[in-house]
Amino acid sequence: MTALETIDLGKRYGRRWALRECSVALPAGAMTALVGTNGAGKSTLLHLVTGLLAPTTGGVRVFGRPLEMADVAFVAQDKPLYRRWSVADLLRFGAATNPRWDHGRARSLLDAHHIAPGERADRLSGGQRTLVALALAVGKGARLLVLDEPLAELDPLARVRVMRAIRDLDATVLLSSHILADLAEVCDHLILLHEGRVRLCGAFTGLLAAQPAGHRAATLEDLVLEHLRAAGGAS
Ligand SMILES: Nc1ncnc2c1ncn2[C@@H]1O[C@H](COP(=O)(O)OP(=O)(O)OP(=O)(O)O)[C@@H](O)[C@H]1O
Repeated sequence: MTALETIDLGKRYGRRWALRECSVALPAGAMTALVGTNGAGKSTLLHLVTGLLAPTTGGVRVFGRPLEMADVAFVAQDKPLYRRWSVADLLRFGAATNPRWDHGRARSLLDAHHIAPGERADRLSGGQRTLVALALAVGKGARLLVLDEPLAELDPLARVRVMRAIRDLDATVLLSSHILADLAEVCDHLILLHEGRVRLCGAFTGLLAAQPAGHRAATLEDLVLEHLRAAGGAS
């Protein structure tokens, strides 16, 4: 089943297209890495598929129907948690604002990472704050999780912890990041954007196998860098 489909999706600011002619389909259960250079259109795509931005062209379907906010959970780049609230307060807020709230799933993610309900959000480390944001997204009961740079500003240990938590989620995940080596460990699909257009989209295995003879990138990192160099986006 297709979890996320974008059809000719585009967003223009004034005369400039941030994203253009974006048609992609991601299967249910896929872990998709969204990568590209700065300004490539990643956040724009994530905001469009979560309904936070209105498209200039095209549309989005989630699990076969027009986008509904309840089907998608979004963890924004700045993970805005109410800083003075405790983890328990945040979970209560999640329960009160989401009709499909699954307290058990949210709690078990936090328990697995030893984050106590009494902790205050502003006293958590960056990695712990990311895990709380992830727990709130999981608790929402949405089948599609969209994560905007969940690894940004995390130290190497916190990155490993967050990546493991993401890998263990029972959901379809679309996440953006610049840290290619980490993405390869948890993701099985890739969308590569460059200058607002989709340059690659598909399962890693298929993308690696489909390279022309003489262009045998062996890893996700090689594949992405090769395409960006060819497009003039990396030296
Ligand atoms: N509100 C806005 N008004 C005008 N232009 C915008 C706006 N938001 C984004 N853009 C432009 O759209 C393009 C894509 O931006 P976007 O934030 O989606 O890129 P990105 O791939 O997420 O970049 P980064 O990796 O730096 O976060 C950029 O040229 C950006 O300047």
